[in-house]
Amino acid sequence: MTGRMIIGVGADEYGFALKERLRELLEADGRVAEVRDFGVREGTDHDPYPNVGLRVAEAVAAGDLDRAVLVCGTGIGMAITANKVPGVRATVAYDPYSVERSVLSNDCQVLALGAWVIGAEVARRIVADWLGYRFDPASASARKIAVITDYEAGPS
Ligand SMILES: O=C[C@H](O)[C@H](O)COP(=O)(O)O
Repeated sequence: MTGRMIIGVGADEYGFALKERLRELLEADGRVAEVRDFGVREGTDHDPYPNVGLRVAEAVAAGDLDRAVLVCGTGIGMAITANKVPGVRATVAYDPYSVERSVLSNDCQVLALGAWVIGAEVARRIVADWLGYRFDPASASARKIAVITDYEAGPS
C-alpha cells in the first residue's frame, strides 16, 4: 500500500465521542482518501462493540478498507472481535513504539483504542503517527505474518 488510504472508523456508545474526534482528524489528513464511518452514529445509540467491530473487520478483510480505527471503552473488546475475522490483525496500542511496530512488524490493519483509557489529544497524536507507517511486504516480518495467514487458511 503506497497511495492514499481508505480508513474505517467504528465505536460503541462509550467510544462514540472519541471516534468522532478521530474521524475529523482522519478526514482532514492528506494521507487519507476517504473515511467510512461504521457507527455508532449517535452517543445514545446502543450497538454492542462486537457488532460494530465485526462490520468493520469484515470490510477490512474484503479489501474495502485499507485500515480501521475502532474505539470502545478499553479497546480490548474491539481488538478481540476484529481478530476473529480471518485476515484481520488488530491490536490495542498506546505507546509510540508499539503503535509503530503494530504496522511495521505485524502489518496490523486495525488499531483499537479505549476511550476510558486515553485522552483525545493523545489518541489523535497516536492515529496521526499510525497513518505514517506502511508495512513493507519485502521485510523479514512478512514471513512471520505468513505463518498466521497460513494457519487461518486451515490444513492444506
Ligand atoms: O471491551 C469492551 C469495551 O470496553 C466496551 O466498550 C464496554 O464493555 P462492557 O460494557 O462489557 O464493560
